[in-house]
Amino acid sequence: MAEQQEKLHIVVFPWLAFGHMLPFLELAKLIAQKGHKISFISTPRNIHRLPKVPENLQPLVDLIELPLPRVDKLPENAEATVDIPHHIIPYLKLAFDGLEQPLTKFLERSKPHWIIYDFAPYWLPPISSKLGISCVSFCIFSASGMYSFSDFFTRKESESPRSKGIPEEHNENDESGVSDMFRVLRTSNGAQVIASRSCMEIEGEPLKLCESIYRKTVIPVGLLPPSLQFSEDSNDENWNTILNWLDKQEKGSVIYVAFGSEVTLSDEDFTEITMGIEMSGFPFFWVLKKQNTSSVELQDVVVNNSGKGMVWTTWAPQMRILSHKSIGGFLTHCGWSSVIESLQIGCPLVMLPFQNEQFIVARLMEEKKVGFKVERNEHHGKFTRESLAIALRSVMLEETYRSEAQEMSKIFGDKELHQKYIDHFVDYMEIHRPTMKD
Ligand SMILES: C[C@@H]1O[C@H](OP(=O)(O)OP(=O)(O)OC[C@H]2O[C@@H](n3ccc(=O)[nH]c3=O)[C@H](O)[C@@H]2O)[C@H](O)[C@H](O)[C@H]1O
Repeated sequence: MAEQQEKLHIVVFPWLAFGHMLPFLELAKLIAQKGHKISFISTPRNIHRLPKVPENLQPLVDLIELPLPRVDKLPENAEATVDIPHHIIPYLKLAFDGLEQPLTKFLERSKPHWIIYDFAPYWLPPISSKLGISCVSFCIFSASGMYSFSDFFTRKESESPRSKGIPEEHNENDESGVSDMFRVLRTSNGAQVIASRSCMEIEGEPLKLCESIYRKTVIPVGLLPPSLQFSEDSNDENWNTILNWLDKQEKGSVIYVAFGSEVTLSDEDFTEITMGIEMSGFPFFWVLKKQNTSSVELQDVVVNNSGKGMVWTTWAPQMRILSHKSIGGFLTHCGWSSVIESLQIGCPLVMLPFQNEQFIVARLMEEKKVGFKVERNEHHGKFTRESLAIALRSVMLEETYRSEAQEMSKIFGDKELHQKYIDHFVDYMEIHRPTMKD
């Protein structure tokens, strides 16, 4: 039945953060590979910074640029969380909400069957319903991370969120005028189906629990492991610089240090990490952006480690670096994309979560023995250079973590397994396509 019907047109609309746009783009490409049309929507600067769509998929994937409305306190060219400090993010959400009108006009014109959206556009479900467009709320977190929002769904509207212990950052109205909790509730409740970046082989139980919390179908779309085929662009100066340094290091000797696109380290954390890496004695490649630290101090970091390190202060090709034979371990904040990318190739984790559901991911990975969590003081939550050095040395010197991570890569990196999840998700959208209104 499904193959006789016309191909779908699906709009894909992620939140303005690379930890979101990258998995949304990965999902969009996998759907396009099955012949369906994609309209991927973001702002001009984000569209130009995202990885290129492979040539064979370009006829099916339209990249639609909607200019971001101007908002006071949001710097001129800021269009993603990576461009701003954490406290400015609410103003980015306010600007994002200003896309309501232009997006509505696009939907009225293009009349897609489905729209796959993120946690942020609380205003989109009623617009889609009026236009006869079906909605998927796609959560880029792990299913265990999604489960951490369960309090949002079980609390009665009247109860104060604080009484349910929901973290401040989620339940307070911020400068965007609404809280993350409100956004999550509206986008989840307004969708026909929830999609989760997960799979039964890793999170069978949490996926089932999410269905009872969200009170609707939750479809795992697989882990979306990114491609390991890299464009051999010999003119890529950045990559050549990085590769020259990595090639000089011994196999499995380097700690790759990166905390995603949103974490800004406090001066205290920056110092403890610097000293902890030095105490570990291992060479390191540290992706350090959004840091207030002056370049002089950064040079100290490198010099103090007797040149055993490289500090990279712009966007780094993370997947390519993780794939290099010299990388022996990944000091990570446990962002879900970073964890998936590391375990796809079997690189063990030194886990230092900072916010949101990263702590849940760290606990999940500790249970699977693919890494070591940096100990934090149970009273004030701080970590020290000593606790970091212990974690680094455990992962880099004890074979168990690497062998467990390589065992896990048989699931995380199993393209056929994750393709089956995509096939099932696309079948669902084909079978449950809306009966188009005139
Ligand atoms: C809502 C929030 O999204 C966040 O995304 P964040 O960017 O921090 O981390 P990742 O999920 O690893 O995503 C980061 C992504 O950017 C890529 N990258 C980043 C920096 C760089 O220099 N080069 C790269 O290629 C990296 O490879 C990964 O794909 C977290 O999930 C957090 O847990 C969640 O609450």
